[in-house]
Amino acid sequence: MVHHQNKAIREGDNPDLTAERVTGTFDTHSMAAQIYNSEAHARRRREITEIIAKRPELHDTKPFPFMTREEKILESSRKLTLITKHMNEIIEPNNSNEMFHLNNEVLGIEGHPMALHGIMFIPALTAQASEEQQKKWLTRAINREIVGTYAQTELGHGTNLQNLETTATYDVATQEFVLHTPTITGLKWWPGNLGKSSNYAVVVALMFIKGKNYGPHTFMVPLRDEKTHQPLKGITIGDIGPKIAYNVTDNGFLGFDHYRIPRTNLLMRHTRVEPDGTYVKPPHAKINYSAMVHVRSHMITGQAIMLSYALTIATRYSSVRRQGQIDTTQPEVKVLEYQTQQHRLFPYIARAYAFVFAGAETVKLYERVLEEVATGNVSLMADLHALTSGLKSVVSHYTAQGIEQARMACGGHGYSQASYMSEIFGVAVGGCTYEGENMVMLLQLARYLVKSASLVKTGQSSKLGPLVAYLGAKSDSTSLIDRTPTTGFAEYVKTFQHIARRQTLKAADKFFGLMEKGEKRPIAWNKSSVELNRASRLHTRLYIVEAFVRRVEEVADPRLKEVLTDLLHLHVNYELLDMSTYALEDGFVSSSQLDYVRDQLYFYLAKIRPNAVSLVDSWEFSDQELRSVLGRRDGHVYENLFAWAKASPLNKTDVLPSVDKYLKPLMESARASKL
Ligand SMILES: CC/C=C\C/C=C\C/C=C\C/C=C\CCCCC(=O)SCCNC(=O)CCNC(=O)[C@H](O)C(C)(C)COP(=O)(O)OP(=O)(O)OC[C@H]1O[C@@H](n2cnc3c(N)ncnc32)[C@H](O)[C@@H]1OP(=O)(O)O
Ligand SMILES: Cc1cc2nc3c(=O)[nH]c(=O)nc-3n(C[C@H](O)[C@H](O)[C@H](O)COP(=O)(O)OP(=O)(O)OC[C@H]3O[C@@H](n4cnc5c(N)ncnc54)[C@H](O)[C@@H]3O)c2cc1C
Repeated sequence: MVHHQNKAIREGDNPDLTAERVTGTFDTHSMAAQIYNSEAHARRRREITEIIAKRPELHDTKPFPFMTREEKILESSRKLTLITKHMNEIIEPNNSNEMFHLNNEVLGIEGHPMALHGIMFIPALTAQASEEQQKKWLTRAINREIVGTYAQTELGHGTNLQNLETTATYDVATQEFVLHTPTITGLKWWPGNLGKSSNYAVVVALMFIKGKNYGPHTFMVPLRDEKTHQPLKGITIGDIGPKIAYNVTDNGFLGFDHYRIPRTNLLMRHTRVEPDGTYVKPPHAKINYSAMVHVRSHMITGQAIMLSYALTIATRYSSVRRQGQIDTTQPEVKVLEYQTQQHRLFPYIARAYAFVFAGAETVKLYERVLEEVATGNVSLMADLHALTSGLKSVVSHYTAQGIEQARMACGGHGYSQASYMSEIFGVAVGGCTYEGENMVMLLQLARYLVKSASLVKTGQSSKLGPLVAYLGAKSDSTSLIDRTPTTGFAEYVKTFQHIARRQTLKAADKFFGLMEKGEKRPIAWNKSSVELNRASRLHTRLYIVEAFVRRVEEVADPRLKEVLTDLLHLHVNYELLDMSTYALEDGFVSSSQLDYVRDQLYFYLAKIRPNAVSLVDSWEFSDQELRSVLGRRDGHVYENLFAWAKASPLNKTDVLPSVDKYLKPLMESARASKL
């Protein structure tokens, strides 16, 4: 048996796809170790996939698109129960990476009844509950004796937490907090799994003590009777209805009618209210926002994975889809031969790699900050907040764009739910909104950038943190791209730094200038906000490039290094062209240099072409995880599309009741009236 570098090759596969895999120049298992940050983790992913493949009870009973929402929820609850029961046979206990993979394989991306339980409820209790509170609730939550969610957003307010309407008013006499929803707009609205599944929630409410508003605080709140699952007295609760996607998750509404909880249900790791109502403030005003930072930190990788789902589907399909000729004397070509198709897909393949590398760095920083905050050191919270705010916005934006490009790259079949593209898009694009609407989060990063710009302007560049140190550096007079013999990326990085620095300082100038002219700070901020957000995007895109460079520098295996270097070349040239307005406007990059950048882009599209399928195969998504007929590993697309169509519920009978009831009588009466 021949050992190929691409480990996805199997006998009997579509030969067009096998031919692509044979040309791969690197070992896909080794690349998976880069993507998943260690050989051990990549291997465990494969082992988990194999265990699941052998357990049919963990497979979908029919394709998700053929199920109603109720059926999907039932099916995902069935599988959730099974994986809870057999968890220790499949994954290492408490390994969140393995749990993430297990969920993606078995339950899929549309959510499940305990999605928010793992993503926010447990992280909120871990970071914000005191040790005593953790003994009471966290162990039960981890054991899944109780199911919880994170209820913050309201019908009338999501972004602006200071103006939430839900109040928690301290009653000194009974040592209780009284939770109340004063209006319809104060109903909690959106929290995942709040509607039907959860019996507890970490609720965010404005805390009032003796008439004083202490702002948003987090409370552990029982919602439903633990035995009957009926809503408790004083609680109004339900599902908010179908959404663009993510419909297995019961996003819900929640109202409180003077609902009492003990004082000790305020999460008290960092903040306390004494029995007499004395407030003990936390070491950082935003420490209670930790569950949001948790998701923002992890969702970068989650988004990269969803982008890669779509790219795997589109790249594999483009290798088996033949349409048209390039040389009219030759047979029809694989659509992947078209430069336009390559240009549509390959830069996003590069972005997906860039995002997953940036995501790994973000999680590392998050874990460090989590440890430090637990010991009272809050010094890195602002940096982490700025970084994750920018990354969640930029990455979710390009992920949604990339998935849509991948869908269109599949032509008509991309529009069929057999591709699964619409669900992948729908779930991923939610990331532009949840955990802070993208524009709003870019503006959070902009606050940090403006402060940094003001240090530069006042000669205090030495005080700049490592993420923004480049703002204090001097630019060369022009970019040296194409003017130096070096094949490295230093000139590109310097060019991205120049662009981000110039835009940041310019936007900050605009803001400070407006204030100097007498505008009040918030008005000046609003009038500068488009320019400020441009700076945030450029700063974040620079960070992503740098994270990519750092990773490529670390890689030892020469075959991996070569292909990752090719991808990085593609990435920097594509990014620079995409932001060429900024590069050209002060003459830092000339139009002839941009021509060079364009040539480089086309060169690397062609160079990557033989590795394209191997680059997407390296993510090692199983067919069960991808849930896409077009993206099948074996490339047998057409016969399976036909089988899929035949399985459509509409094909159960030859004549639909709607035809019997309406169309037949309509046609009959039309015929009769002609007589
Ligand atoms: C292992 C697997 C894990 C994850 C799975 C991966 C992928 C996920 C997959 C699927 C996800 C499924 C479901 C998604 C669930 C989504 C859940 C939610 O959406 S929960 C609700 C989220 N809501 C928001 O994000 C609201 C956005 N708004 C805010 O965050 C805040 O309102 C604000 C905009 C930050 C403003 O806050 P506030 O009004 O309090 O701020 P001020 O103006 O008073 O002060 C600003 C000041 O504070 C600093 N700051 C703000 N936040 C933080 C922070 N977190 N840390 C540190 N500092 C913070 C800010 O920088 C300003 O500082 P200044 O400039 O003044 O120095
Ligand atoms: C799939 C999904 C899952 C969710 N899960 C949860 C959950 O589990 N728990 C939970 O509590 N919430 C959840 N949410 C809610 C989510 O966090 C909020 O919808 C999100 O934070 C945006 O807030 P908003 O809806 O109030 O948008 P808005 O703030 O009303 O945004 C509307 C528009 O106004 C703009 N805007 C608002 N404020 C400003 C500003 N200061 N400056 C400039 N522009 C501004 C925005 O950019 C946007 O264009 C979920 C939402 C979705 C879609």
